[in-house]
Amino acid sequence: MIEATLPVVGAHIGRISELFYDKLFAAAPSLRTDLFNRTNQENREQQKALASSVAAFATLLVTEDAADIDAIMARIAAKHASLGVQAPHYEVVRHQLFAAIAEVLGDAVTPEVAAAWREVYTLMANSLIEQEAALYDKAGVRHGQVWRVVVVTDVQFDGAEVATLTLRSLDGTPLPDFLPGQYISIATTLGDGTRQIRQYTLVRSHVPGEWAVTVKRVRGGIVSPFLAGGVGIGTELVVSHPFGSLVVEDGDDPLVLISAGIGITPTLAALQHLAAHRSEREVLVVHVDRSTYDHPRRAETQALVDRLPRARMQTRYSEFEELREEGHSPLDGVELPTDPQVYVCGPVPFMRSIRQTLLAAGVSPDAVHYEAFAPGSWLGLTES
Ligand SMILES: NC(=O)C1=CN([C@@H]2O[C@H](COP(=O)(O)OP(=O)(O)OC[C@H]3O[C@@H](n4cnc5c(N)ncnc54)[C@H](OP(=O)(O)O)[C@@H]3O)[C@@H](O)[C@H]2O)C=CC1
Repeated sequence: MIEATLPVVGAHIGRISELFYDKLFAAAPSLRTDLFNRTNQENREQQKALASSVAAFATLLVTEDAADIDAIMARIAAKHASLGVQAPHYEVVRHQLFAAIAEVLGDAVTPEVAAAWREVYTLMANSLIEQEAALYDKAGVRHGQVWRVVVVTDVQFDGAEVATLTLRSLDGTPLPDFLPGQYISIATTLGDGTRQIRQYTLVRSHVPGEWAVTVKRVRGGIVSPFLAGGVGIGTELVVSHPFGSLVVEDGDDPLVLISAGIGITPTLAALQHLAAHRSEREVLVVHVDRSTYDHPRRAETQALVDRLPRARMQTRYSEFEELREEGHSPLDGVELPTDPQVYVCGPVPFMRSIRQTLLAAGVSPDAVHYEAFAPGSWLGLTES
């Protein structure tokens, strides 16, 4: 039933998604302002993401490719946990999603079709609810109660676009530990009183028990210009507990950390972790940026690489060489270690092209890991 109706749902997914969000925000206006990213709503990314996640989940169910779906669901559950999503949210979404499907597809939605899609949604929602509950339990917080207030104790600027904020708990007690690759949500209240939430990779501060985030001003963005320019020492911020399923696993395999632009932050967190544990693992760092001037946290990254006995770093600057053109790759001339675990972070087209280059070089698809905060961008990564 799902297989038979996937094409018709797929063909109308754009309209279903738009109507769904209109209905959802009419029924629960606070969701628009408090939970969903306004920039992603305005550029329609959010609309595409949720409905296409349900369709992608259904596709994976009928094609029985469970490996991919587990990783995707773990990423979604972690992001939901960092937003404080709770079980009742899924009921609100279910109601409005099926109302939108019925309205767009009309008579095509027979009772049997509706029942089959309800089952898909239930499977997906139950799996996420269960994973999110486990994440809240592990974090030792009441379900959905992930927020705390922290104070900014230091601001370091890095070029014109990037700032590193150091964060401390209000009473000075140590903030929870985190794994390399995990992130926090930061909730900011805008001038009009609405709330916007974004995720930022956590890096270690030089003070134990404090956190740091390195934020790049996104042109036309709402939250990052404030964080990278409007925050000073003493500013209080509302932040979530750390979450994130894509962590650099400990082990002996050679590690390759590939980043572009502000995607350096998970690389930095991984190097900090390795240096703190005096790792003797073979590590290759490849970073791509426009120029040395644009390269964030350059000195710290190099210093960490220098502390690791078997680490090396290669940087590529697009100001000086063509890296994107057909037949070129940031990995040209880079000697990869044998059987590495590779972590890639940067703009989605960058991650997609790096992944293709790695697979062509014989790296196993299971060994290529990437995080993407933009809604639905996991799904696009495997397309081409
Ligand atoms: N954990 C996570 O998921 C994190 C994700 N990010 C993401 O990382 C991204 C970094 O953005 P930003 O700093 O603005 O990046 P930039 O647009 O500044 O790009 C950085 C560098 O990468 C090059 N580049 C970009 N795309 C490609 C490509 N397809 N092939 C080859 N080179 C490419 C650019 O070259 P050129 O000069 O040609 O543009 C530039 O030299 C953001 O999208 C952010 O969301 C960031 C932090 C954490």
